[in-house]
Amino acid sequence: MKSPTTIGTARLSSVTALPDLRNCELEITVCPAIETFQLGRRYRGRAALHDCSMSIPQGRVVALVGPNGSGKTTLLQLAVGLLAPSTGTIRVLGRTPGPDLTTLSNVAFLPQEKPLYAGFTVKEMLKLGQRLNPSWDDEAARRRLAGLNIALSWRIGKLSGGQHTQVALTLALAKRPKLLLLDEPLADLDPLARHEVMASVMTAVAEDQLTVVLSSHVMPDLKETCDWLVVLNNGRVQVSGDITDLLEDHQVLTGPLELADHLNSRIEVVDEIRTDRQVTMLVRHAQPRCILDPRWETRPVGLEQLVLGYMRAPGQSTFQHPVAARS
Ligand SMILES: Nc1ncnc2c1ncn2[C@@H]1O[C@H](COP(=O)(O)OP(=O)(O)OP(=O)(O)O)[C@@H](O)[C@H]1O
Repeated sequence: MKSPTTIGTARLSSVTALPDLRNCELEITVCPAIETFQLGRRYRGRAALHDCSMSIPQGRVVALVGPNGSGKTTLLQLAVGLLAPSTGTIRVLGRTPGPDLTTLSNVAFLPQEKPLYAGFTVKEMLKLGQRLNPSWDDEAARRRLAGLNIALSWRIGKLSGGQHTQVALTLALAKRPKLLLLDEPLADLDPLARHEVMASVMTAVAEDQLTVVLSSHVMPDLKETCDWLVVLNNGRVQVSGDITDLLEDHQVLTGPLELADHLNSRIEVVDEIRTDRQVTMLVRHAQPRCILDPRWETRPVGLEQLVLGYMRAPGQSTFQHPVAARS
């Protein structure tokens, strides 16, 4: 039997003039899952999104949050090509989204109104999915449903809210997408069903290394599963970044009201709540040398507190702008 060295030598000897790569630094660039540049969308002249520039890396589980009407659904619909931008650009997995086969097979979108027919059985929905999607993984879909104790013979219209969402999620995952967009998948679900849906999403992420963008108002469920945060407010991006970095970069300070104005001029304050005597501030990039007075109490910030702080202060933002526009 030939040793691996012999096989390696034989291969190399057939190639002439191989470049010496020993001292080269190789940089492998993976395109972002979603990249927007000055993206805007108007409905009958009214802006739902404007001047959105951000970049979300692949392989992340993204929490897309913001007040009602802040543009979350609009952003997801632009990402899947259901809407066209009014201004700017959006690229998804390196391509402009559209009704082409590559977008359709790489991206799965679960809208708020789940696309299931109430009169169909679960099996009939699977058959329809299989017909419409060339990369359909029927075996995985059946295995998933069996694991959830959802029978193929059950009628969609008779499913509970949680089962309904799970079937819709199964159909979305059976496409084997690289990017899964979920628009409020947890709405109207009880805590147990929410937990099960999130567990299913996490299993899919672990098994298939896909990117997930999940819009939701249910912060506690996002905290445990998401590692990237996007906050939209009034149609603008306020926050886009790695959750661990964001939490490390922000702090909550509490102290006597009379110290507030002095500190305000030395530190980046995102939001503050004042009472008669006390002030509580959400601050960014706070250096310990700026907070010398021992009457300040410093605490780490939680995800929900961070999001609420930014939502209360629409003029504040923290994210890296993509470097260049691309068409
Ligand atoms: N088809 C439409 N025609 C006109 N206006 C629209 C349409 N769709 C959305 N809008 C408006 O665009 C803005 C953003 O709506 P969008 O649904 O994207 O927000 P959202 O953040 O998803 O809200 P929610 O959290 O309530 O689901 C809102 O002011 C909404 O009224």
